[in-house]
Order: sequence, then structure tokens, then C-alpha cells
Amino acid sequence: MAAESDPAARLIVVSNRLPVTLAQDGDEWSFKLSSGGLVSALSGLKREMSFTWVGWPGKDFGAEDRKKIDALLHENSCSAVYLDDETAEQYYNGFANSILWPLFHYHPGEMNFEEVAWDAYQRANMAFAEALLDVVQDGDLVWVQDYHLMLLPRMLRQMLDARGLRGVKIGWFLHTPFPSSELYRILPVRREILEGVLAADLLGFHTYDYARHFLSSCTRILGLAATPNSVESDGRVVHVGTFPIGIDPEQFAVALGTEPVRQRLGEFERQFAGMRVVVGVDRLDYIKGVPQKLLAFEHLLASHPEYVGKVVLVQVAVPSRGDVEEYKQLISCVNELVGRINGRFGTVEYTPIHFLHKSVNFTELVSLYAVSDVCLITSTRDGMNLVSYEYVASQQQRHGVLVLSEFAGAAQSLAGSIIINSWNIEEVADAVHQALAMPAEQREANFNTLHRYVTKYTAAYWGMSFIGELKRVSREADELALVPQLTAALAGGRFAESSRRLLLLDYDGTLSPTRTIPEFARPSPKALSTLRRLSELPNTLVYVVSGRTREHMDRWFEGIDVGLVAEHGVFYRHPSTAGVAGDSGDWRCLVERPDPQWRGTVLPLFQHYTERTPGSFVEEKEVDIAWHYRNTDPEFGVWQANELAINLERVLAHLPLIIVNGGKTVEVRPAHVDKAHAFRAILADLAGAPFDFIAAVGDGRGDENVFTYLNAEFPALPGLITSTVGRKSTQAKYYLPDVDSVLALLARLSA
Ligand SMILES: O=P(O)(O)OC[C@H]1O[C@H](O[C@H]2O[C@H](CO)[C@@H](O)[C@H](O)[C@H]2O)[C@H](O)[C@@H](O)[C@@H]1O
Ligand SMILES: O=c1ccn([C@@H]2O[C@H](COP(=O)(O)OP(=O)(O)O)[C@@H](O)[C@H]2O)c(=O)[nH]1
Repeated sequence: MAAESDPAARLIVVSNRLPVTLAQDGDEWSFKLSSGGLVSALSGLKREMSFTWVGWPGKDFGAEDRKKIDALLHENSCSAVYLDDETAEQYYNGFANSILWPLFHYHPGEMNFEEVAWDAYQRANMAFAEALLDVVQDGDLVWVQDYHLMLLPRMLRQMLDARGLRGVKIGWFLHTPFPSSELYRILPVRREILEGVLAADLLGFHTYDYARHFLSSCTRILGLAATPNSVESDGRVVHVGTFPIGIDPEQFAVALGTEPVRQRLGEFERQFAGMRVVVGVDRLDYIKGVPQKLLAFEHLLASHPEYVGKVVLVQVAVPSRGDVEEYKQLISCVNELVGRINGRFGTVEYTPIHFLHKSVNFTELVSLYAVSDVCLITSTRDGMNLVSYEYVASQQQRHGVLVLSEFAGAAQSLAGSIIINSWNIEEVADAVHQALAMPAEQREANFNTLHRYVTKYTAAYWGMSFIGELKRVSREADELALVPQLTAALAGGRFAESSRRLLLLDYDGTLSPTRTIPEFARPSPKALSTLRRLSELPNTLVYVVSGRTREHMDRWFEGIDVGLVAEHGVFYRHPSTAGVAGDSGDWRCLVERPDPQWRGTVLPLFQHYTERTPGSFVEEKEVDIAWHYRNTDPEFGVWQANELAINLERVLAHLPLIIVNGGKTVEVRPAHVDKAHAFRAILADLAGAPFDFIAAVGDGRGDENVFTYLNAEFPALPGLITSTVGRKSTQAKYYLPDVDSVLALLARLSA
């Protein structure tokens, strides 16, 4: 019970709809729990962990009614977000259910993008953010649910930041699939939607496929760097995880022992005596593949005439989203199919399909699950599908068979079911036949596997894992937040108090934005004039360190008296003011001359990958060789880089070289050469006169070695300032947000 063990951290769950349907009797208001997968799952969690549930109550109410409703909801740990009916209609039916829903379920043809719906979606998300401000306190955990609220994390974060509430942790979970980036990119507001959720600390999906698609969209559409479980956005690490939802199986086990269920089950058994029952329970949604299911059942009866009169399909089709055009069309299509199939195979005594276009109560549902020999789920796409879990939880006695579409998230968890391609009508019919014919021992073995899973990975388990992970990643972020930003006042004060100063400045990503083509990476006039002024200050030495060649560095910094370090520490030269005895100002080399054989092995390999990776190129330096892939297809580039690095390791294993794979390059250079090594050499040369101010600024992994070295070498020096660029996990004592802030700070020091 993670949330309860920390009394300060309250949990607030936010979903489009509150889990209640309100009803009025005279002046009195009452409510009952409403249906749907999300409601079922969160009700399971509620048994384990207390939380406040914030959401839309289903319609708008006048001021007087709101007061009474608010009081009633408050008693039940709920809080309402009121939306005017026009906004609610456009946001829910217009945008969420007519744009995001079809797109996320691979139905782009059903997607109707309209500006008015997008405006309403933004307004509604804003209304949720504003309502949350009344509820949320610093330190709370806010868990946002689903595709209805994808702008909310960003809107809420901005409002909280403006109020100084920086301790609120935000999680977001998607209950639907996230489609391939090839499909997602169709969305006209694709950037805004991704940026909306990326303000959260943790993003959750049912399966790794959905998470992978999301990460790929971030890389391809926003150009962000991603790992298999995180994405970097705005200098923050946003964690991405897989949390398959479950149900509350206990509820079904208990219900099966109650008198009303026993009685109803008995009635069904008598009604279907001598028959085999196939059950289907779906919201009447085009993603559930109900027409495919009916066609497969028709095919079963046509191809196995022995089942006619002996097998029935009981299909509960819960009315859903009836205001959306595509759902209306689905109803007529399904009605027509049911009529046709019942007409074709039915008799006075036998109705092949019992079609219930309505919601059923829990007793009815559990009894139906329990009486059925097969549960048939033919979703063409489905985030998870809880009906499959509920069927298993109700099959202790009969050990019925689950036939489950491979396009439901549940198919990735429910080993022991028969997995089908729901688009292949024949295959579905065959699977139902196989299920009906399955021997009892095999059914029992399958049931045991399924039951173990369903009873272990429950809704409560899902919720607790997500919240546990949200707390864990938030702790990490808090530790990161402890690294303070380097202020001009602090650096300026120490600089002014000191009498002998040394500045060690990284070049790419620190003094200049990172550019791929070496020729484009030349320093800006502002960077040059700042470095010139700094180098002209008395008792101040400046060194610029880069991975570029010494030829580039000589050219770029010509006429400015700064020290230079080239090729990540292979070469260095002192400024004229360094006063190193016997120094002629020439470049010094920290490695022996490169072995020509080594280059001969590496270059053809680099060439091979360059030819096969459009946009990549090789940069040959005097000692190092780098393969650049910043301008390649983002995913293919990383893939090729990893493969190249593995091949390099294989062929260079016996040589004193290192392979550095990162920062959009794969680089080979002599082992033991790095920036820290170069600075050690520089400080040894300058040992005659100690410094009382040393500042090192850099953005990359190589700079972290420099920070570690300086922290260890000068632990007690008050004038030691180490700063990374951008917020990240670092050995530096401070951070500066970006290149502009580095230049602004240096300009202040040089003034
Ligand atoms: O509220 P409605 O518009 O009537 O829709 C009902 C719910 O449908 C969707 O459910 C999804 O969540 C389930 C639990 O994670 C999952 O098993 C299923 O595959 C999904 O379709 C929707 O995502 C919910 O927000 C709706 O409440
Ligand atoms: O008349 C009914 C039939 C089913 N359900 C419930 O609706 C949920 C459907 O969840 P699922 O994940 O299968 O799909 P969703 O409808 O959320 O897309 C399940 O918990 C069912 O028990 C319901 O509330 N009323």
C-alpha cells in the first residue's frame, strides 16, 4: 500500500468520466456505479488503496444542483469537473471518440478531424487542469487516465509551476493501443498531443508494443532521444513503462457462490440443456469485431452442420457512444447480420444467436460467463480487453475455453487461450470448433495456466505497480533537482574574489549548439568576442576542448589567446599567457602516432555502414575516426550504430583502442585518452602557480570524467565550479540550462 505508507503523498486519479451515473428523485440526488473496463479496473484498485477520483459527471448541472452533487460526491471521495454541454459533446464525441479513438485503433478512415472539436478538447483539458488546482497539494501523486486527457499533464504542470508547486508527481496511463508512428503521424495535432503527455513523470501502456510505438513517434515526430524505457524532453527524463491491467477476480469468485448467481445459472443450464454455449460480451464498438464474430459463427454452422441446433452464441452488445455516426452504422450492420444468420439456421425451437443489445447486471453477466463453454473475443484492436479476464475468473467449474483475438492486448498475457486472427473468418470458426472439441484434461490445464495469471496480475497489482514506479522515478527526479542551477551571482562572486583563474570549456553543445558537419560548427561572433575578452583578463587562462581536429580549432580561434584541446584530448596547446617554461605554443600530442593498420581495418567498416545508412558520413581526423549519424533515419541510425559498434569491438578487441558510441557518433580513438587525461597534463604543466578558481563546463559524457577528476583532485577548493549543460544525472555541482545561458554567464565574467 505504497500511497498509504507515505501520509503526505495523496493519490488523485483523474479520468474523463467519474465512475458514477447520477439520478434525481425529487430534490434528492443518488448515484450508482457505471460500467466499462476502466471503471472495473479502478474499482479493483480502490479496494487496495484510497484515492480521490476527479472526473466529468456525465452532463452539466445548474448551480443549485451542483452544490448537492458536490456534497454527495465528496462523501464518496469523488470530485466533479463540470463542462458545458457543447464543450463536453465536442471534446468527448467530437475529438476523443471521433479522432483519437479511431486513429489509435487503426481506423483512420473513421477519423473526422474538425477544428471545433480540437478547440473543445483543449478547453476541456484546461477545465480539468483548473479543477485539479483546487484539489492538488504539493507532494501529491496525480494519475491521469487515457486518451481523453492527453493535454492535461502539460497544462497542469504549467499551472503548478506558476504556483511554485514543484513537488507534484504526474503519471499518465493509456488504456487503448498506441498505434504505429506511421499511422499516428496522420494526426494534424500530433506534436501537441505528444508534448501534452510528455510533461508527466511516468507514462504507462498495456503492452510493450504500444510503448514502443509511442517512443518511436517521439523520436520521429519530435526528434527526441529515446531509450527502450524513457524519452528525453525539455531536459527531463520521462519514464515509459508497461503495466498490463487486470481485474478484481475475487469479485467473480464471491459472486459465483451467491444465491442469485446460483439461481440464474441454474435457469440458464435448464434453458441451454443439450446445447453448447459460446458467449460474447462487448461494448458495441467497431473495434470489438462483432461483425467478424457473427460471420465466423455463420461459417461454423455452415461448415459443421452437426452444430446446427446444438450450439448457440449469446452475444451481449452493450450500447456505447450512440451519438457518433460510425456507431449508429455499426448497429444497423450488426442487426442485419444477426437477422440473416438466425433466418438462415434458426427454427421455431432453435435460435442460433441470442443478441442482447443492452447492458446486463452483474448477476446476469457472471451467470452467463459461467454457463458458457467458449468465450469468443474477436476485437480488431483492443487496448487490453477485460472480458477475457472476467471469463477466466468465472470458469472454476466448467474450464471453458477462451478464444482470443491476437489484436487485443490481453493476447500477450493470456497464455492458455486459443489465439486467432480475427480478420480470418475461417480461422476463427476453426478455433471455435477446436474449443468445442477440446478434451477435458487439456481444458483444465489451460484453465489452470490462465487462472494463475488472472488471480496474480489483478487490477490492484496494476495500480500498485504503476504508483510504485511513479514514486520511484519521482525520487530519482528529486535527486536530480537537488543539482542547482549555476547563477551569475555565485560564479561572478567567486571569480571576482580569486586571484588566479582557470576556465576549462567544452566546445560542442557548450559554447556552440551541436552540429554534424564540422564546417558548420564554427563559433558564433558572440562566443568569439566573449572568449577574447576573457582571455585578455589578467591572471585568467581559458582552454577550449573539443572533439574536432586541431586544424579546425586553429582556424576557428585564430588571433584569440586561448588554450586548445583537440580530438577529445589527443592534442593540446597552451595560450601564450600560460607561462609554461620552454613552451613554444606548439601543439603537444598525448598519444603515440596512430598505427596505420588500425585505420586500415576501421575505415572499410565505416565505409560499409555509410553506404548502407543514408545521411551518415565518416569524419577522418589525425588520430580519431568518427562515424556521424545525426542526419539519418532516427531509429535506423541507432540500430546501425549499435551494430557497427559491435563489429568494431570484434575486430579491434586486441588493440589499445576504445569505441565510443553516443551523441550521434561512433568514434574510435586510442584507449586512455580523454578530456580528463588532457586536463591532468595541462595542470601538470601549470603546476608552478596554483589556481584559486577553476571552472569546468561541458555537456557530454566525456565531461563527466573531467568533473569526477576535478572533484577528486580539488575537494577543498571553494573556487571549484563544475557545471553540466542541460538537466541530467551528473557529477557536476551545478547545471546551466543551455548554450545561451553558458555564453551569457561567461559574458558576465568577462565584463
Ligand atoms: O466511457 P466509454 O466511452 O463508454 O468507454 C468505456 C471505456 O472504453 C475504453 O476501455 C479501454 O480500457 C480497458 C481497461 O484498460 C481496456 O481493457 C480496453 O481494451 C480499452 O478499450 C476506454 O479506454 C475507457 O476510457 C472507457 O471508459
Ligand atoms: O453489460 C455490461 C457488460 C459488460 N460490462 C463490463 O464492461 C467491461 C468491458 O471492458 P473491456 O476491457 O473488455 O472493454 P472496454 O469496453 O473497456 O473497451 C468489463 O469489465 C465488463 O464486465 C458492463 O459493465 N456491462
